Amino acid sequence: MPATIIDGKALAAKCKARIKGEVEALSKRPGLAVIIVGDNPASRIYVNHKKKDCEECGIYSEEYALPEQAAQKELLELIDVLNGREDIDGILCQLPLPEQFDEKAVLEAIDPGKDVDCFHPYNVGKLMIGEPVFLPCTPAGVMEMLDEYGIDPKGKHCVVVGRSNIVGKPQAMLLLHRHATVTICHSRTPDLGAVTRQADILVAAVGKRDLITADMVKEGAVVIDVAMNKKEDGKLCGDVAYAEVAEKASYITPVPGGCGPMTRVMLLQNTLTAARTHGK
Ligand SMILES: Nc1nc(=O)c2c([nH]1)NC[C@@H]1CN(c3ccc(C(=O)N[C@@H](CCC(=O)O)C(=O)O)cc3)C=[N+]21
Repeated sequence: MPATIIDGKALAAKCKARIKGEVEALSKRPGLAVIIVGDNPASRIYVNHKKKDCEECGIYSEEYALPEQAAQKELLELIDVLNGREDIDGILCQLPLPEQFDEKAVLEAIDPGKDVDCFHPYNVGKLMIGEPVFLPCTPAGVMEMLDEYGIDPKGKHCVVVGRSNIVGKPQAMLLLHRHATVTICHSRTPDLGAVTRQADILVAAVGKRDLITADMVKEGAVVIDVAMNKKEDGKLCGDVAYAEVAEKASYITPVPGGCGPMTRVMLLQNTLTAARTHGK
């Protein structure tokens, strides 16, 4: 039987309505600052979406667009100013940064209390020990989708393909905290299919189109596609060969309309959390 499609877009709309209500109940408006350096077109689209999301939920937002040639010092000075501003609760610096930047130093410059991406080592550490302050947006969005569709990771074998600090590693951690048995695979895993076929819940987060084919998926598995690749025609696709895998899976996320919208919702959620911790 073909899989049930997990509608991330619909769930995102529902979450945004809830967040809007919670924002309205605060004593002061939460504020988010988004920094973009250079003009990566994908980053640009994402930033535009964020601006609209914030407007929809009553969150104040500011955008800083630095030129491609900007210096590290300039960016660090901007972050320093934003760290000190009471009207700004969350700071997000769009990645990847142009080559001349030391990404690690930039992420560490953001006040951990305003780190709505959950990329600062302090917040990553808190997550690791099971005391999360902020939730990593993409992995947290995946957990929300699983919950919405009544999919409990407890006792399941979850296989995460990809080990990035942004998705793979924190995703594994969130699943582990929910009592899943977790395997992380990556480009050096020999016979990837042998591992992915064991998955009750398979999360693909690599960035390689058609990496996950039907023969790599167990009948009835839940398949979550986090990746965002561009096809020749400019359309988006994930890591999963969607049509064939949808015939075998029990649940599947589409790209677009799956993990992307939920990632953005979790950013709003983290901004709300930050505002609360700032006494708003
Ligand atoms: N510091 C930082 N934090 C990030 O979270 C971050 C980043 N840098 N750099 C870029 C990536 C990419 N990313 C996306 C999130 C949502 C969609 C999204 O909403 N996608 C829609 C489609 C959007 C469209 O139509 O173009 C969907 O999948 O349905 C896309 C991309 C966050 N990123």
